[in-house]
Amino acid sequence: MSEPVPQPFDPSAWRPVEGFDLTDITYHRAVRDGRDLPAVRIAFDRPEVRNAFRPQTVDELYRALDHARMTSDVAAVILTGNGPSPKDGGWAFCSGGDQRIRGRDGYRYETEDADPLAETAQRREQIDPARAGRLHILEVQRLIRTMPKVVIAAVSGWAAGGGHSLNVVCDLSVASRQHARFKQTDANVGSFDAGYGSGLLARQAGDKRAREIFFLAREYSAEDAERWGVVNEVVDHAELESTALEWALTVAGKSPQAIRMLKLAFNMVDDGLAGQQVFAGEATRLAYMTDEAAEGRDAFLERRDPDWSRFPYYY
Ligand SMILES: CC(C)(COP(=O)(O)OP(=O)(O)OC[C@H]1O[C@@H](n2cnc3c(N)ncnc32)[C@H](O)[C@@H]1OP(=O)(O)O)[C@@H](O)C(=O)NCCC(=O)NCCSC(=O)c1cc(O)c2ccccc2c1O
Repeated sequence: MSEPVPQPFDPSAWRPVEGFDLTDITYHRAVRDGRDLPAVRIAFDRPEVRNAFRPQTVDELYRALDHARMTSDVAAVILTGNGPSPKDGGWAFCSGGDQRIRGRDGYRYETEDADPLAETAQRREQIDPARAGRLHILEVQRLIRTMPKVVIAAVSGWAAGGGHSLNVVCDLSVASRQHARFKQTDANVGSFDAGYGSGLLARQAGDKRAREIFFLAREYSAEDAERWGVVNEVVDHAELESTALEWALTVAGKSPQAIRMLKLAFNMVDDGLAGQQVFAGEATRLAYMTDEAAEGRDAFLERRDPDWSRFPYYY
């Protein structure tokens, strides 16, 4: 008898988040002893196509991430890919945009009655021309980048093309020793992530290595990814998600304010004025919490001059 395939997902550690009608991803909240823990798990759920994303996938991913962003007792998000593929047992984190429904202006929604099992040529016929081509995985990247919570990639298998870039944009990454594989295929298929996917990769792996990864599009292993700074740690497949969850809970043990300010500070240099704006928004929130800022507000509302005498000029 063959060995059972070790599953990194432990269903007893998670409950589905209510209120979502999802087809392309799954969304769970961590639980222990019947109580919610401050971590969520979002997983691509199209293992038969190596977790390639179509517009519907990206819509769902954005909604779940934004929900996690706005859930005040969630400290960290784990992003991963469900598997294995029912077709061949292969594992994937995400293989990027679904090339079968790529139109000339981006990835297209399929028509209402499209056959999900149709061959590629027939599938192209089923693309809905009335709905604009989408490249909105870039909006997901920006959400991951700017949400003031830690996003952890648990790379369960292939990270290719736009999936490679998603790993790059996450704050921390843990990869499966047995199944994680990396390949930046953009240039193979006439695409290019000329934003975070390449720019941040150069930050992480160094400029020459990032050019190699994009220009040669060679497959590299989880160990290579760790050595090159593209992931933080490589672990056995069965321990992938328990490690990611342990990291999430470690983050949750730190000061929420400190984590928030640190993440946005790490981003700021590379993100220019947009990064400064996000950091500055949180700085403003901190300022609003002070008696000094309250004095400014109260003076206005009470139609009097503000009295700043209680507030020293810190240096
Ligand atoms: C990921 C692979 C290297 C895995 O190879 P492997 O040999 O293990 O598996 P198969 O190739 O046999 O795949 C199994 C099965 O899955 C289908 N599939 C895999 N990936 C995709 C995909 N991306 N789209 C559609 N279908 C996919 C494959 O056809 C097989 O189906 P069968 O019916 O034959 O069983 C390898 O699969 C691979 O190289 N995949 C393609 C990776 C890729 O090129 N992705 C797209 C890059 S471009 C991109 O993602 C992208 C998206 C954006 O929205 C952007 C927006 C703005 C800027 C840039 C963007 C961008 O670059």
